[in-house]
Amino acid sequence: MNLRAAAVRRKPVADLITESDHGTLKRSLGLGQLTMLSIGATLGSGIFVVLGEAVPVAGPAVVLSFVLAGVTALFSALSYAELAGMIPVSGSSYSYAYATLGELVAWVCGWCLVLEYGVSVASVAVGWGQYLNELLRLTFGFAIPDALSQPPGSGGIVNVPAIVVVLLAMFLLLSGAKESARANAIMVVIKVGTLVLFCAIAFSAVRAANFTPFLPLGLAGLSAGAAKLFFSYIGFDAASTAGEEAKNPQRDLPRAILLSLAIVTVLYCLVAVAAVGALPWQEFDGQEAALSHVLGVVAGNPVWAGLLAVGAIVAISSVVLTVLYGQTRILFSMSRDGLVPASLSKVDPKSGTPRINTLVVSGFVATLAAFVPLGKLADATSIGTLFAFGLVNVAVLLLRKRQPEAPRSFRVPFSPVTPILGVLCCGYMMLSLDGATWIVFAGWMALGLLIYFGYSMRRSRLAAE
Ligand SMILES: NC(=[NH2+])NCCC[C@H](N)C(=O)O
Repeated sequence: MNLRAAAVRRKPVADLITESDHGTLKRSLGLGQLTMLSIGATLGSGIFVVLGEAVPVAGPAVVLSFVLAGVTALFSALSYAELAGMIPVSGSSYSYAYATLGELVAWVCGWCLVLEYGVSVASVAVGWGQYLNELLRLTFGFAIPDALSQPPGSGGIVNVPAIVVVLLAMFLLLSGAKESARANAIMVVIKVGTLVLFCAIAFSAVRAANFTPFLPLGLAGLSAGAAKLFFSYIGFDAASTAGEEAKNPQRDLPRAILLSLAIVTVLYCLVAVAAVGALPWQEFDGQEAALSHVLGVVAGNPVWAGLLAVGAIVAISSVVLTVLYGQTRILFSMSRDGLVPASLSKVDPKSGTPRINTLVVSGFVATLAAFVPLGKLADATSIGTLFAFGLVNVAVLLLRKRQPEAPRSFRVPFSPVTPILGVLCCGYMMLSLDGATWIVFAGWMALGLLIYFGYSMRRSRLAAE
């Protein structure tokens, strides 16, 4: 087999669109639900948990770290919006890369998406367990013992809460995309409400003194904080995994992606100002559940902290649900292309969902969350995601060149400047992540290439043609 030819073969945009038009998934999602899907996948452990890790790195300037990370996300979001409107399939950036950069890069992109979705959802499920314990401690004065709430290596045997939340999401997904979207919408309303409540309480305790010195650790701290916080923006792209289930994908996908990012950015910045304004930044060190800690101190009444913990649990549940959803749909697309086994794109006629796929993905994620210590995982997720986002920006540039006339329901303004800035920002953020993260990433990529050359390349549907 000609390795080079395999690696660079591309799937024509027209084929992707035809496939989407004659897809087997049910079209049931409107703009509201798509926006909720993206907010659902974005707003979660980042703001509730990772904020606590970023404040010690950036100081009060964490507010600007949020802005910087948000701008990076925005460049890529614009590119996602253009491509999602143009190629409304379920494979997200994997499919965009297949149409522009060839099969090998598409595979690499898909493999990064497994980090962004499959692996990250496992770490998110672990965060869910931490908040559950916080809540139990606050309300009943006890917590699930480490043996049953931590993986081996972190002082436990199995992480039961993580398994529970993944299984709950699995059952919802099996019942249908519409049902899942409905449940998600309710959870999104609760989580946005929770953050608004947090702001209302914390703002009353804001002291100007807490903002000085604003940059205790310098600009390096600010950008390291942004790289950490980038994790909290990941997920605005989730709507692009619903291309084949959207009622009007060309119109609604770009809107959902941009709208969700706007809402999330505003909320994050408000929460960050409120949090570091209410409490001296040094006090965030070592706080696993930063926001409830803030409320606990500020309001002095454990009820608020308890409410926040409930909000966080709901918030993170919706991340688990929507990100798990995204992973199944990306694999669905890869399976239809032959790069992963065909059973993953079989659709159950009754529920209109990929059943086997959902079971396999949930099983994998639950096992990972239950038995693997996922400490370093947020950063590893970010690096893989940044890589995929970078590729999306490149794909926009290439398609503008190769198919300038093709219909686009949304166009990135100021192209090529904006997508180029997008690539640069993603690269810069990747470089801000530490060496250990790069090693994990390199190992992950090596494994991906092994699978591609050992399996996927030969099974590819394009190989048969
Ligand atoms: N593909 C994803 N949406 N991954 C999970 C992202 C995590 C989300 N941004 C959070 O802060 O919890």
